[in-house]
Amino acid sequence: MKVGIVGAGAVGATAGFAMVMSGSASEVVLVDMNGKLAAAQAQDIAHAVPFARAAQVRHGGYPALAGAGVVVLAAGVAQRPGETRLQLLERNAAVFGAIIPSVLAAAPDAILLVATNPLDVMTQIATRISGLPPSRVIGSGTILDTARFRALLADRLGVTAKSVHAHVVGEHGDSEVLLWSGATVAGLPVSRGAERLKRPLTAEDRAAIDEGVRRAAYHIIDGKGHTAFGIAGGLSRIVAAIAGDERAVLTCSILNEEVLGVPDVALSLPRVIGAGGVLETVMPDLSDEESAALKRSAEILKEAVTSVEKSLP
Ligand SMILES: NC(=O)C1=CN([C@@H]2O[C@H](COP(=O)(O)OP(=O)(O)OC[C@H]3O[C@@H](n4cnc5c(N)ncnc54)[C@H](O)[C@@H]3O)[C@@H](O)[C@H]2O)C=CC1
Ligand SMILES: CC(=O)C(=O)O
Repeated sequence: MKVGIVGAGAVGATAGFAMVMSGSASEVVLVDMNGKLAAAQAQDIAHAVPFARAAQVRHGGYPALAGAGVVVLAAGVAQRPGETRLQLLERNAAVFGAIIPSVLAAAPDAILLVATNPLDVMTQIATRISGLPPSRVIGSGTILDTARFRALLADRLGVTAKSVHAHVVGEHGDSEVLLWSGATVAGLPVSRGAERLKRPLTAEDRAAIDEGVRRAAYHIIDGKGHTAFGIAGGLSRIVAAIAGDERAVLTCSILNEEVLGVPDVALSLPRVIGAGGVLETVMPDLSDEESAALKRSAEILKEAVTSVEKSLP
């Protein structure tokens, strides 16, 4: 499948690299307002192709996106150390107002895959600007937070992350909700599995994992200025699910008609992803505490989107 990527910075270029190395895309086109950067990133990624599956990698203007099955939106500004994702909102909403009409003019049948922060609000804005059905405007959402949750739990339990099933839902950001109540390992609820593995989970372990997931981006940005590898893996995974019509269950963000009484809000829940984009949403069972936290997350996002809606085209 041909994949366009608008925004050839750290996230966009690393996502292109991940797609080439994993074989999830057969053609990658990078577009950026900084044409010299897009050209250099495309050239650099192309030099990895001999070590991977056959793929075309190039850069271009918006017309070069024609025929793309997915266009990743990774353009905009990123957080500076200490800044929250929601603080980027107005600047990145203006960027989406400029780029989405050009993307759709070139690739009207593409699924839009949003990476730009604040992720959920940008997904909602992209849905509104594009006029596409929510199933075709997918935010990477908490696919990254879910991966971080699984990785940290797996490390604590002494098993591989692929053997841990656990989800993060809600905002891709500070109010996200780690679903401890549904987490499993070896088919057992995680607490019981941890005991059988002789690595019982204490309240301190849970708190450290929660902080490790929720604050991961802040710690990484503090150390290296940006995050890119984790999200690139997540974007490549979503592209593979679409390209292969996999019906994979991934935690992604789309505009929901209603979440726990909050209307018209984009946030992440487990979604079935295939060729048409989001095919189904699977509402998880939630403890009372998780349900209250998810409602709060929805309210925070609704407030943020309402604050910027007036300035949208
Ligand atoms: N969804 C997620 O889990 C993650 C999201 N992000 C977000 O991804 C976005 C990109 O981050 P980075 O790649 O680190 O930033 P970056 O600054 O390295 O790259 C952004 C690129 O967008 C381009 N750009 C800006 N305005 C444009 C326009 N109007 N048209 C075309 N290109 C334009 C810039 O020239 C730049 O090359 C940020 O909003 C960041 O917060 C970052 C990490 C994880
Ligand atoms: C920057 C960001 O959104 C992340 O790494 O989670």
